[in-house]
Amino acid sequence: MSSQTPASPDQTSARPLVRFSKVTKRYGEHTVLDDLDLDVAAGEKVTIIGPSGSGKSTVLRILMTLETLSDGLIEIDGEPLWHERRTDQLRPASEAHLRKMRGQLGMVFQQFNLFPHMSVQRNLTEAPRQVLGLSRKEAQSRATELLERVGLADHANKYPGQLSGGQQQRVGIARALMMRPRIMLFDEPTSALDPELVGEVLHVIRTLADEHDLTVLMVTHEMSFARRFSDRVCFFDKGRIHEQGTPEQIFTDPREARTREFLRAVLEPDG
Ligand SMILES: Nc1ncnc2c1ncn2[C@@H]1O[C@H](COP(=O)(O)OP(=O)(O)OP(=O)(O)O)[C@@H](O)[C@H]1O
Repeated sequence: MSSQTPASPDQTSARPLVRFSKVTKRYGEHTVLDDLDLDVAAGEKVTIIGPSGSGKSTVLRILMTLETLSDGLIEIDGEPLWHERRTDQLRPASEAHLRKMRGQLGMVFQQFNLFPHMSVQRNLTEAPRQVLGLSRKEAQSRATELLERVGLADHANKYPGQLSGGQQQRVGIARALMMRPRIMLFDEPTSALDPELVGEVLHVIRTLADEHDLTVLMVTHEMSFARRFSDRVCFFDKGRIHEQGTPEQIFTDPREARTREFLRAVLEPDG
């Protein structure tokens, strides 16, 4: 039987929502992701930690289709992301396929990436109107609801430059959720923020992830948040998962020397 055989109902329920199979990413001679296998179950919250340059952001960027992969396969709910199945063969995906698959994903960036010349409201409504074809009324009602959820109902008519970094990031989160993604990717969402603004953003992420039953992949340097928020922590090193486990296991009983070394350096930077 080929791998095209439809899955049985049992297999379907056990199927990961996101699957990386032997994914490699190279920039010239530099291998950034090295034969990476990673499964994320529906509803699971996974954080990726690890040293600078270990390939953490690249995982998110490839998933969001912002970077291509060099080798391997990524599937979202069993459907190839970067490929299309045609007559039992995998072919490189068309732009239409990528657009369709991308609709299942939302991403929040370190630098917010809001449109500075658009009001908060318009930052939220623009993509759903253009991409999903929502009417002005539908988009505005969705925006009002989400701005309420992130505590910014009174700021709809302001411009990003009039908001604090924490508020801008909360707009960034609301904007990503406007598209009703199943999977949310957070790339160091608090690292550009002043320390006193980090808490409000993490609180919003946590609340909305629960409320929307999101599947979350997050790259973060906030170890205490990773510990409280995640179902699983993956420690990356040299483009691979060097160790993974529950937050409890990774933070209190890491098995690998490299993980212990990394955690010691980030948790006790002066020690
Ligand atoms: N467009 C690019 N061209 C060449 N090399 C790149 C490119 N993007 C990333 N890299 C390299 O790939 C490696 C992994 O980058 P990535 O951003 O995934 O690391 P990271 O683990 O997220 O690091 P950090 O914690 O510093 O953000 C780095 O060495 C980086 O320099």
